[in-house]
Amino acid sequence: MSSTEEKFSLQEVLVSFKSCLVDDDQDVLVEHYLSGWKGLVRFMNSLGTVFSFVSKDAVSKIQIMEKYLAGEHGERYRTLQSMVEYELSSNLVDLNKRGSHPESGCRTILRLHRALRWLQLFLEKLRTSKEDSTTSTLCAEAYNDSLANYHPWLIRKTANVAFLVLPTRNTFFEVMNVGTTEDVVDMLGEAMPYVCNVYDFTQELYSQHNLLDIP
Ligand SMILES: CCCCCCCC/C=C\CCCCCCCC(=O)N[C@@H](COP(=O)(O)O)[C@H](O)/C=C/CCCCCCCCCCCCC
Repeated sequence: MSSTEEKFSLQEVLVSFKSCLVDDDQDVLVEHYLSGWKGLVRFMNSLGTVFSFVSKDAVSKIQIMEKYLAGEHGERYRTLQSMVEYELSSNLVDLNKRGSHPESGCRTILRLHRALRWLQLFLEKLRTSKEDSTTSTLCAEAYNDSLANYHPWLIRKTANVAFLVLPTRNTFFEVMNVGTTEDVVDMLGEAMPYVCNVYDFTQELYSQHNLLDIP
């Protein structure tokens, strides 16, 4: 079983996003950030092949970053701050149009960062939802208010069709392997501040360096 095919555990995802914040929430460890994403991909894979176009893209972005981490300059990719400083000072980012660095670390993390905003909105909606809420509606609302703004029409359309086959809220909660609905809601409440802190830190870092629109 590969690392993205193991059973999903919401607890593990929570631990990854919690442990990726370092230096009083002033930096993010790339390895733990990617572990959080790998956990989410496992969850997505458990939902069936209809979401494979989404998980394939997430996996390819995780793999790009893992290559950097394992490469010659791996130490420079240890945290988001050091990655940004290294890539910018070495002119390794295509800032205005795609050129000789189409898969920079800064660009790749930006794509995941935008998806993290979707996750933040979706988890909060799930946490505060009523028993009869439909996950497809919650998911579509979160997507249309965030990630969809960066996607072309065809992807938006495909994503919104895929959301229609999402399982019910109860099934969703069962797959999280946490316990009762109350346990899931509690754990989501505990997880949200960490996901928010990771998102806010990255947003601020990218904003300071004008990296929020990398093509
Ligand atoms: C407690 C857990 C509950 C929720 C678990 C959710 C699990 C989600 C796992 C992964 C999320 C998806 C990550 C998607 C990354 C997308 C990055 C992106 O925007 N890529 C596009 C741009 O990349 P470049 O071309 O510029 O390199 C790329 O074009 C996108 C392709 C795929 C389509 C993405 C659709 C996104 C829909 C997100 C909702 C997923 C629904 C899952 C429902 C649980």
